[in-house]
Amino acid sequence: MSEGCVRVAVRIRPLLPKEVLHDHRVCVRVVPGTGQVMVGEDRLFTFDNAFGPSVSQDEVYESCVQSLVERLVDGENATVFCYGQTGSGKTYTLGRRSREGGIIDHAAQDLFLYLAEKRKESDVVDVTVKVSYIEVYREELRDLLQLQTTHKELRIREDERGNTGNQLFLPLHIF
Ligand SMILES: Nc1ncnc2c1ncn2[C@@H]1O[C@H](COP(=O)(O)OP(=O)(O)OP(=O)(O)O)[C@@H](O)[C@H]1O
Repeated sequence: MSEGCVRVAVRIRPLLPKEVLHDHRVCVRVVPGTGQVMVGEDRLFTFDNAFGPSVSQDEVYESCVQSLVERLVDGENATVFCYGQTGSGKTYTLGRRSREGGIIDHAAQDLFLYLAEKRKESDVVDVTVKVSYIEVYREELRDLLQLQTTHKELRIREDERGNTGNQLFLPLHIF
């Protein structure tokens, strides 16, 4: 993938069994060896990376996210998000819907691995990892670790230093 600040990858999921049953047809294909996808017969779109239906969770993580987690432990910020229409595979790609595990599983594992390496090779002794898990749906926030919190209690604000944070949310300390 190119090293620009914003990189965009597209992932095409396989047809679901019910879609095969209803004789749905694939209308978008990856052009092999490129970051391009072809919609229909002649509409070409270019991305930093294009993944076809047979690409594994590992491959998506290694191509798009792993280097960000590596750089995170050196103090860089990173954001990864999935977008797409309902049913396109966002939850699958991010999370736990597959046996392999998605981006969150891989990133969490690697984060602790890299932190352990960092602690071995430098004089860093104490590290704190904080996790928040928030759903933004139709402009409303939901704290997925504290479901009893109502959206009215949650706000995302930018402070005077440009840091964006969730005002009332208490992160879970896990390390
Ligand atoms: N790469 C993939 N390989 C196999 N199955 C997939 C893949 N991506 C998605 N699926 C399957 O497609 C279905 C829809 O995926 P998913 O629920 O992740 O979509 P979504 O974009 O999160 O939808 P929504 O916005 O409605 O929550 C699920 O049954 C999921 O298991």
